[in-house]
Amino acid sequence: MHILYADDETSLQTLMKTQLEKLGHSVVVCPDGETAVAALEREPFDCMIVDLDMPGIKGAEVIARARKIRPEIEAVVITGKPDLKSALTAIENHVFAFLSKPCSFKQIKSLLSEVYHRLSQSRRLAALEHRVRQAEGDSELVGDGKSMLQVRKVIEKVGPTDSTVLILGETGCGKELVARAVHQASLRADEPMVSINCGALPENLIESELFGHVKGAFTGADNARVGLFEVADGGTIFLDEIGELPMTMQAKLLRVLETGDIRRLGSNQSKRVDVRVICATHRDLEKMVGEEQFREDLMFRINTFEIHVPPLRERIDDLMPLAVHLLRRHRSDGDDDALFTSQATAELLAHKWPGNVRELANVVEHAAILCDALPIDAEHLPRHFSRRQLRSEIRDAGPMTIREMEMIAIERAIERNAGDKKAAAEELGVSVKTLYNKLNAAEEKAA
Ligand SMILES: Nc1ncnc2c1ncn2[C@@H]1O[C@H](COP(=O)(O)OP(=O)(O)OP(=O)(O)O)[C@@H](O)[C@H]1O
Repeated sequence: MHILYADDETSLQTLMKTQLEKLGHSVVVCPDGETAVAALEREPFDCMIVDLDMPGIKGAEVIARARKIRPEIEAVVITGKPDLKSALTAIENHVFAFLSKPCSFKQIKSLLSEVYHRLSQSRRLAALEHRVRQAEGDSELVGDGKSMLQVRKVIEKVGPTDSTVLILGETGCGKELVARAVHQASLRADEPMVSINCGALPENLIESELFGHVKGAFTGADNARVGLFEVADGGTIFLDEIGELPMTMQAKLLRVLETGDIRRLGSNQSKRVDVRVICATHRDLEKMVGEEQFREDLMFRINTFEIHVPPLRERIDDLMPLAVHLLRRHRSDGDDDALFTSQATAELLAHKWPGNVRELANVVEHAAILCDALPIDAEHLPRHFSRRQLRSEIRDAGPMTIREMEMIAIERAIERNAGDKKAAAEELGVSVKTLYNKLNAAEEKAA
């Protein structure tokens, strides 16, 4: 590590420098507060060891200034006159440890290895946060059209409360992004927001995913596992596709929401958690309640506030700003107001966007790859992307059976929805089962 050692005792200065260097550290020795502050301004250090009682700027002040100049530095106080006041100042300045002179070199050595451990943990955490940010993409909510302004207003109002929020809207219209905006507008913004797609996990796994399990809770549970409610403690949990949650889990979730207590699978002890819940669905929960597929009491528990995210076709004002924003994920060249030709703009505006912003993101990515020099023109848009193009594709293909036409429409819908068969079925107005039946029949015919 690179260490700053600030102490006015000359004998200690030489001793510490030689001993710390023997351990493989590089050391800058400062005989007073002024030189210590100057060194902090000049170069980055991993750790500082500071004597409190020095001429000129005192040790406590050096640490306080270090917090501003290099907030990431770990500070260790070393003092010949330990007293309550200096101990309290040290705590206020988040000092890593407080040593009283004389202290053994063994003590310093083990303390420095703890500092090193803490530093590598925070670096690992920073790297992980960076990867998460990259995986999640940017979370800027684009769109200043009338309906998005309405959504923003609700976010502003409901964000800072601890109320449960239900976000409703079609697939791909930005529900998760709205959930993030609610979390960001809350007092929990610095705490984690964890997301889970309730439709993506089999029934037997979802309970352990949400609430965790103890070792041996079920076959294969070789280790205990922390559930997402515990991970989100102090923050927010986002339950996406809440309409897909199996009935048995709905009852368990309701109990957690009402009591604030969770119990790991296989444990008989419960634990209190402080988690804000945001849910989202593209399904009509009231209809599901009528069909006894969703618990009415759970619906009333989660819909304290509803945010309706309108489909893209109903906020066409936002389309081009969104297209520009999404293109900027892939391209940094070109001028923001000349990224699309008028022909491409007309094509984009004429489309109905059944896959909403996700579909637009895919179309823009496709165009960004095909287009060598901006602006994007109509020829760079995917061939299948508009129904008009689908019609011309069928017309130009020559004679074909109705079943073949149907297959083209199905394939294009699946492409448009980035492989999401459920969304494709919805867009085509058929059940997922029918869609699979048709795909299987076509496969059998081709075999
Ligand atoms: N208003 C917006 N501003 C910027 N990007 C957006 C906006 N709305 C959606 N997106 C982008 O569109 C994609 C889909 O958004 P998101 O995942 O939030 O939709 P969703 O409604 O949660 O989808 P699903 O119903 O499939 O869970 C993401 O890449 C997201 O970043």
